[in-house]
Order: sequence, then C-alpha cells, then structure tokens
Amino acid sequence: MNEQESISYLTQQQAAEIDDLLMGNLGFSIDQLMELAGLSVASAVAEVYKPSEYNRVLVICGPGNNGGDGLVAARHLHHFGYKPSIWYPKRTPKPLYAGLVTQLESLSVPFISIDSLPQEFLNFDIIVDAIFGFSFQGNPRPPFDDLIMSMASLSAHYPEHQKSPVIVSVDIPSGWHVEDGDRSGDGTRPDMLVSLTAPKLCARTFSGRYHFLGGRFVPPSVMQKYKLRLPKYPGTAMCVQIGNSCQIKVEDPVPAKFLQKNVEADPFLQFQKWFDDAVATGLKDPDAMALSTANKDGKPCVSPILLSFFLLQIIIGQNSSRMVQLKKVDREGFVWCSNYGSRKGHEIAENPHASLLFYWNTLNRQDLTIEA
Ligand SMILES: NC(=O)C1=CN([C@@H]2O[C@H](COP(=O)(O)OP(=O)(O)OC[C@H]3O[C@@H](n4cnc5c(N)ncnc54)[C@H](OP(=O)(O)O)[C@@H]3O)[C@@H](O)[C@H]2O)[C@H](O)CC1
Ligand SMILES: [K+]
Repeated sequence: MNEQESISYLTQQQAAEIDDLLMGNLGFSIDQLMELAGLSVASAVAEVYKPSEYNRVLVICGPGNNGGDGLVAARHLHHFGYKPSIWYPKRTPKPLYAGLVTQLESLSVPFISIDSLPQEFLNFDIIVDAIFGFSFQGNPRPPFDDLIMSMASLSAHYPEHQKSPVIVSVDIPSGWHVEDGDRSGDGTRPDMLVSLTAPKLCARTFSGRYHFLGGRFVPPSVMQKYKLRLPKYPGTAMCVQIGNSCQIKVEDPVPAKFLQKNVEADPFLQFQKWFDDAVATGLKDPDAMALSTANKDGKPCVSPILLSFFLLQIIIGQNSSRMVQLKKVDREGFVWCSNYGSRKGHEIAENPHASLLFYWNTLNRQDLTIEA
C-alpha cells in the first residue's frame, strides 16, 4: 500500500460534519479554525515558493469560509515577506470577514478591482485559489465562472518562455466536484493543493506537484470517530507534505516524469523545479554538489579523501572532484565560489569542461549530472 492509499479522504458530508463537531461540542470558534487554516496555507506556500523568487501573490477569495482562509493566508504571507494582493468580489457581511479585511487594509495590502482580472494574472508569481471549498455545489456561478475558466487555461494559455503563475488551491481546486474531482477534465490544475483537516475525496485525483495537509487542530475524538489516517506533523510545523510528489516507481523503465513531454524544454527551468523539490522535501544541503574538472591532458587526479565517493567518475570521467556549494543558477549558468589559484581554478582555466553532480537520494534523483 503506498502512502496515498493509506491516507483517509473525506466525503463532502463528513467534512461538513467535522466542521460542525469542532465548532459544537469541541469548543472551537470559526475564527480560530480559520486562523489556523490560513496559517497552514501560508506555511505550505513558504515551504516551497521562496519570497525572493515568488514575491507577488494574488489571493482570490470566494464568498464562504474558503475565502476567509484566503484572507488569513494573505495576512500571514505579508508577514512572511510576500507582496499579496486580494481579489474579493463578493464580500461576506459578517464581522469576522470585515475584521479580516480591515487587518489587511491596515497592512496596506491592496484589494484589486473586480474588472482587472484575468488580464492581470501575469503580474503575479503565485495565485492562491481560495474561491470555493468543501461546500461547493453544481457549476460555478458569476462572477467566479469566467475567472475559474481563465485560471484553468493559465498553463495552456501562455507561451512556454513566459512564466505563468503557479496556482495554490486551498482545500479544493475551485470548480472541481468535492468528491469526483475535475469532472470535465478541463478544470483548474493547481501546482499545489493544501487540504485542510483531511483531504476530501477529490484530492485522490490531484496530480500537481505538491500536496500538503494543514489544519493542525484535529482532536483524537475526531480522528477515532472518522478512523482518520493522516501523516504526522513534524515538530512545530503547521503543514505537512502528503506523499512525495517526486516519487518514481522503480519498476518504470522510463518514469513518466522524465518523459520528454513532461519535462521543461528549458533545462535551467527544469533544474530549478527539481531544486525546489529538493528544498521542499527538507533534504540536507540540497545545494551541495560535486564539481569535477580535468587538467588539459584530461588526466585523472582525484584526491585520496574523495576517492571512494567518486570511484565511478574516476573510471569513466578522468576527473578531479570536490564538493562545492551552489550559490546561484540562472540562464548564465551555475555559480559557486572558489579561488582562481585553487586546483579547480587552474583546471578550468586550461580545460573548460566540467560536470556537476547532485546527490538528492530521497528524491530518486541521486545522480543528477550537469555537464558543460
Ligand atoms: N474544518 C476545517 O477544515 C475548516 C475549513 N475551513 C474552510 O472552510 C471551507 C468550507 O467553507 P464553507 O463556507 O462551508 O464553504 P465554501 O467556502 O466552499 O463556500 C460556500 C459559498 O460558496 C457559494 N457557492 C457554492 N457553490 C457555488 C457555485 N456553484 N457557484 C457560486 N457560488 C457557490 C455558496 O453560496 P450559496 O449561495 O450556494 O450558499 C457559499 O456562499 C473549507 O473548504 C475550508 O477551506 C474553515 O476556514 C475552518 C475550518
Ligand atoms: K479553493
């Protein structure tokens, strides 16, 4: 049984029942639950998408509690160093929501005009989809119908060289049936899903890169009543990744993720995605890489300490190797720091061929090699 099969998925009715239980006998208020839900969403975003690269966040809020989670997440994202903007076309006239809006206004978080979407999509790095959660029924009605269609066509819509924003869905990818998922097959395709309390049945068909669980408030009585099997939250984390989005079945001769149609045409972009995976899964020193160089005669000169690690390279590559730290990567290349007088400095000066090797073992990518 793999991890996905061993996790519990809730029906729409069970999700609503658990909400009632929490806010009934179990003594929670909606404000508390929403605060924890929104914090989980912001934490999951921050685990994967660093504010230095994915700074501009658009949070699209619907009329119910899912929209409320979005407002809370936006506030936390602001405090985490992101620049959120809010699209909130159908405001809920309740003090809780008015308070959340006031809190955002006091942080000068902009509420953008109803007419400015979807034209403005490309001005953002992340779209947080907090439109509909587990109470969604039927087909989306205005003003959300057109917006959900535009969100769904985001990846198809923009040419490959233009970076389209990543979509993070809160609890349910908006427009999906809560239990059956994307019935039409052309609905929203989020890159990240943050399930709250427990994933709903639709999450079984989620095929995006990151699936997180949030809502670290479920008491044992609820776990027992619904026989919930959920991953453990590590330490003080407010979210936990479900499964390993990068897992590859060993028996697949060419894993689907590596098929040409499923990888980026731009190798730097593909590397960045894999690097983000390595960071997101909490791998130790994901930026550590073995740099192999050779002198002008291509003679092997591996240092004795590194010999056992790089035996394979000695046999096939005739290189000298050492560990260095990746400082930066962009279309100009891979950057590490060194000294021109070092052995690698001398070797690169006389022979520009080099290779990098990343050891990301838990991602089943233990031998990602870059040659130049
Ligand atoms: N225990 C938890 O995990 C918690 C999760 N939270 C979040 O709350 C949502 C569920 O919130 P709820 O308010 O019950 O429902 P939704 O956010 O899904 O939205 C209800 C509103 O959506 C409207 N709606 C429904 N269907 C449509 C449609 N087809 N088109 C347009 N509008 C629609 C609905 O309007 P009605 O007129 O139909 O009533 C409502 O206005 C859960 O998913 C979590 O994200 C809590 O924050 C904390 C506890
Ligand atoms: K949603």
